[in-house]
Amino acid sequence: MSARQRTDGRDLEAVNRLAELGAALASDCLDRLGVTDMVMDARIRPLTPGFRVAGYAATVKVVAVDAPPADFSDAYKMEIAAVDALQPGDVMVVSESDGAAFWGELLASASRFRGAAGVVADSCARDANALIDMGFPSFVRGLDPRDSYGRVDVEEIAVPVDCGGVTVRPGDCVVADIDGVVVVPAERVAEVLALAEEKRATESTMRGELSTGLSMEAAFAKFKVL
Ligand SMILES: O=C([O-])CC(=O)C(=O)O
Ligand SMILES: [Mg+2]
Repeated sequence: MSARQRTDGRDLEAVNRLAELGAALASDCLDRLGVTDMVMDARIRPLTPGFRVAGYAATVKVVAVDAPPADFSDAYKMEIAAVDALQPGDVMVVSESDGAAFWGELLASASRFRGAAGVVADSCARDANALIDMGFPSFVRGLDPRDSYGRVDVEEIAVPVDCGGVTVRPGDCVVADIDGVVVVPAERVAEVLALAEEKRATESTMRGELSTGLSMEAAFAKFKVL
């Protein structure tokens, strides 16, 4: 991560802890808080199984277009602005689009330099091998070799967006790994962290006892988690 600081003072430690916990624990703890509608549709997948990320949502609303901008100096204008606005610990969250790649390795290179942690897009990527080789956690709905130019454009940034069936607000926390993508509402992050770290410790003790022969029935009765 670059040495730049966030301008909004948001806590990078919180998202680093969420990244360690992962999507399943985050989802379980939202369930316990009665928040059951913050897991994205399973169509959004990591480009490689080892990708995992957590960060503050930097939201991007995209729209289908049927022609490039009239003036080439406007090409990719908002997409470029969205990348250049990224801050350390951000995860770009992109709304739904089809028929072109919204994401690629040049955008990821610029995003990484700015300290962004990854991207979650209900849109396609291209340059998949390069994105995997550079290890930039990219969670997308598919791959498509077509350029976004003249097909998909950024309409607005830093507004609530629908991504994978979840409404994501700027600054909500996104936790993504091979199990899926979970959005932790900004105001629930502290509670989710406390619950999830407690559950992780319980699971760890339970795992040890299961691996030395405690039955599942006895383990569930004792630890009351699954
Ligand atoms: O052209 C695009 O929109 C994405 C792309 O290939 C890149 O970032 O390398
Ligand atoms: Mg490219």
